[in-house]
Amino acid sequence: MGTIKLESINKSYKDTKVIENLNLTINKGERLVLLGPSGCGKSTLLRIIAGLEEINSGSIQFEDKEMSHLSAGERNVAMVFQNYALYPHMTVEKNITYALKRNKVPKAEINKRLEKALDMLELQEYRTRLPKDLSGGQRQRVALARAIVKQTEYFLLDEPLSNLDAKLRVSARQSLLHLHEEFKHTFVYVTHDQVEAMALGDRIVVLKKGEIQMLDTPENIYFKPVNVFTAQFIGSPPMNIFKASLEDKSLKIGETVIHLPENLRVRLLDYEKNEIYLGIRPEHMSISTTGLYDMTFNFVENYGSQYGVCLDFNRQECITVSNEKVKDKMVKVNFDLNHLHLFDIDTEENLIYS
Ligand SMILES: Nc1ncnc2c1ncn2[C@@H]1O[C@H](COP(=O)(O)OP(=O)(O)OP(=O)(O)O)[C@@H](O)[C@H]1O
Repeated sequence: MGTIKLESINKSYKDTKVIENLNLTINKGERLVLLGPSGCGKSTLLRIIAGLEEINSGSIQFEDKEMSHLSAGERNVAMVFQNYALYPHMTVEKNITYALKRNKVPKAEINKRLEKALDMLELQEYRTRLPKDLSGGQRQRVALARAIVKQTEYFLLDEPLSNLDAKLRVSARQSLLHLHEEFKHTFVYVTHDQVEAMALGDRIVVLKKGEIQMLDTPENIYFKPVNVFTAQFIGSPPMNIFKASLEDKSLKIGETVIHLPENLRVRLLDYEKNEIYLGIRPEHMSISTTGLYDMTFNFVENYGSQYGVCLDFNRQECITVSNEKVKDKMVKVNFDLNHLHLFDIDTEENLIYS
């Protein structure tokens, strides 16, 4: 048990297509994150897996068992929602054990699971409280406890941390990683927060308008994004994308020639268009007196440990990071040649990694 297979999934709400011909295999015991902007269909996909949403066509299998027409209850998944969906009139322990009682799990077993969950999520002292008397973080832990006691292979989480403040989010992320370490569930986790996705995912699915853009490890998504959308969705500040012209295989931004390394020049041999996108992450640009490219300083953002320096390169805006607060009106900038990306001007696909 543990693998989830989605084949040719289509889902529309009336005339609005939300998911189109989606194929995805989630491995047993992995933490898979569904990442994408608001409205791209992440929650719909999770609810389809959970059995809370009907599909128009396609197949959903848990291991080799067809699930498409089974109800949520019959699929035996544990789900944690963004708003926690706790029963307001039930105490913490009743919230945690309600589904087990309904499923006629023996009393001794229910108590065993309850005590373990209360211990793990540090909820013992709140066990007799109602949800209204708990903080957001405590409610979120109750929702997790309620999911854990189901002891299912499948753990589906829909933005469970988004109502928490930044500090609590970090500790809640660690709790989730510990839980996964202990139970080795198949985790499917929805978020629009790329930091959360990078921290929690063994693999990340980047979604745009119901279509998978990239499915890979966090490292590959960061360093080898297959297209402009993925490149700019992951990373903060996002990757800089410059529109460049190509004349005699020489790449120019405005009037400035960009010196490409040989391995990238080779990629351009078959590229027949006159324009291209050049991508570089802010941390792969550096301000230096020996920099090759002249840029105009616009403004600086304070990130705490570093500054984000916003620049203008031949009338195209870009951003780099620096340990020092830049004050000069003109700066010289270097590009790290090992971290340049070239994207097709029309398809926006990465010409190096796609
Ligand atoms: N019950 C519904 N009826 C009609 N349209 C819906 C329904 N539920 C969702 N949608 C639409 O489907 C699309 C995908 O919604 P979904 O909630 O899956 O997106 P999401 O990526 O999870 O967004 P968010 O991050 O904002 O929660 C949206 O355009 C939304 O308006």
